[in-house]
This record gives sequence, C-alpha cells and structure tokens, in this order.
Amino acid sequence: MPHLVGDKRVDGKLIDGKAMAAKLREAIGEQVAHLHTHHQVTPGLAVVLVGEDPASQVYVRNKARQAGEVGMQSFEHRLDASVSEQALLALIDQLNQDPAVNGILVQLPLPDHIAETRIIQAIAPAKDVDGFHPINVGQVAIDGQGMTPCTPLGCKLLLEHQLGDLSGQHAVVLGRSNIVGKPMANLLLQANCTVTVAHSRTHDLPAICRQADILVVAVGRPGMVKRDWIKPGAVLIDVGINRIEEDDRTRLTGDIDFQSVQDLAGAITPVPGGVGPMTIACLLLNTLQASYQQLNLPFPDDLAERAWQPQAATTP
Ligand SMILES: Nc1nc(=O)c2c([nH]1)NC[C@@H]1CN(c3ccc(C(=O)N[C@@H](CCC(=O)O)C(=O)O)cc3)C=[N+]21
Ligand SMILES: [Mg+2]
Repeated sequence: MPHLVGDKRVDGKLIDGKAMAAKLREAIGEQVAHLHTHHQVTPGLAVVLVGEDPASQVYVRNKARQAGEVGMQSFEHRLDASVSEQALLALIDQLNQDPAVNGILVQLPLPDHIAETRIIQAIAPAKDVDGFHPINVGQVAIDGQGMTPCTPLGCKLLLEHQLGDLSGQHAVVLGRSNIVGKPMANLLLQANCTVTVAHSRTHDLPAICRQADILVVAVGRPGMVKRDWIKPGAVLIDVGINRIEEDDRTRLTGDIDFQSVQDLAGAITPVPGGVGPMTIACLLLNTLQASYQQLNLPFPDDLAERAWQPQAATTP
C-alpha cells in the first residue's frame, strides 16, 4: 500500500525502463526518417566485437537489431580474440574515415594484449557514441556538452522522468568505474544534486547509502544493497546485471536486493527491464546526435522528454 514517510511517497513504484526505451526508440525512429527525407542521410553505427564472449555477442546482436529497427544502418565487425592491437587500430582508422559511419562502438572488455585506452583514444571524438574518449569525458565534466556515456545518460533520463528537477537531491553513486560511476556522478552534479561517490573502500556503506534521496548502484555484486541501506522514499537505480546459474538456467539479477527493498522505495528499476534497455536506446540516441552534429544540424535536445509525453512525439 502506498503511504507517506515524512513528505515522501513510499510505494515501490516500478520504473519501466523497457517501456520507456521503446518510446524513446520510436521517437528516434521518427527523427531518423526526418534525416532521411530532408537530408538524404541514414545514420550508421559500427559495432566492433573482439572475441567470442557469449554475453557480449548477445549485446552486440541486440544493438545491431535495434539500430535496424529505428532505420539506422548497422555495421558489425567481428574480430578474432587473437587480433593484434595494430589491426584493430587500422579498422578504427577506416571507420573514422568512412562517411557512412556516424557512430563507433568497440565492445568492452577487450582481450588483455590490447590496451583499451589506446583503442578508445583512436576513435574520432565526434563518432565516439560510448562517450569514453578523453575529449568527451572532459567535455561532459566541464559543461555536460560532450557525448555522454549511454548507461549514465539512461539513468539520468529515468531519474528526471521520475522526479523532474533533481536540484538539491542527495545522490549517492555506488561504484566508481569510468563507464558508469564517474560519469554518473558528473551528470548528477551537472543536474545540481549533492553527490557522494561510494565504493569498495568506503567506510560504513550502509550509513552513506541511507542518506541518499537518489541511489545509483553499479558494483556488479548481486543483491548487495539491503533493506537497511535505504532511506524510505528514495529512488533506486540498479545498474547491475548479474548472471546467476540456477536450476540449469541463467537468471539475471541486480546489485540491489529487490525483494527486500521494494516496498520501502519511492521508485525502483527492475533487472532485467530497467537500466539495460535504456542503455541501448541511449546508444541509438547518441548515434542520432552524432549524425546531426556531423551534418552541422541543430539536434533536438528535448527528444527523450517529448518521447514520454502522453501524446505521440511529432517530427518538427
Ligand atoms: N563499449 C561498450 N559499451 C557498452 O555500452 C557496453 C560494453 N561495451 N560492454 C558490455 C556492457 C553491457 N551493456 C549492456 C547493454 C544492454 C543490456 C540490456 O539490454 N539488458 C537487458 C537484459 C539483456 C539480457 O537478457 O541479457 C535488461 O537489463 O533488461 C545489458 C548490458 C552495454 N555494455
Ligand atoms: Mg568499486
């Protein structure tokens, strides 16, 4: 039953990332059609996969399929795990120069003999739809204007949809990776939150998390966040996607102990069906934005917001 604790609603509302991602892809698809009709351009996304990791193969396939569904062209490059760093750099150089390619994503992690930082730095910043290049990391930190990493961007959009203005909220980010934790903290700071970044060396994690109006968890530890870590009414974003082998099948579970906390939360993302689908939708959003910017066209920044308004999004 929904009730109030102080002025906070405590009703464990589910944040339906899957449905929101579908709406966002629909709005992206309209914008892709607009580019095609008025500028004779089809946005292109190149996805590079090195090696045979089964989970990575699933993600790469999903990315390519969803790019196709919104009318983008997708280019898949699968390389053997033994490929040399030099050969991978040569492919990236070719993609950088290819005018049909507006966005480039190199699936991480890469095999140990390849230096990830060197590969990321080789991607043209304007095509870096992951937002991992130092130029984009710096630009996001300075004014939020760089290409923004897909998972933190998806989390921010979910939070703003749930809460509206985030100003003054205490956001605790659990995890400090370059892919999620650090860029998430920067985005929340940009949105005028008070931000605490906590991690594996933090003293008394439960006490820190209990201060959070917004809690974003990205640590990769199934069920780590428990009921007594939660301030009643807090909005909980679970970035963890952990594969648990159970009764001969694989179950996906998050970093938050969903069952134990749900009724205490103001709202919470499920796993699966929360952050994951939004990550891929934001990859398509970044690819669209990269295409606009490469054409020197103004990008409609309120695309996501409009996608979730009751009436269908309209193409300008
Ligand atoms: N350069 C790079 N960029 C990435 O964005 C990137 C990467 N490397 N390496 C791997 C991680 C992982 N990742 C996910 C994307 C979508 C889901 C997703 O859609 N998850 C579904 C479930 C999918 C399933 O069934 O496995 C869900 O949560 O509902 C999950 C994980 C992007 N990654
Ligand atoms: Mg950590």
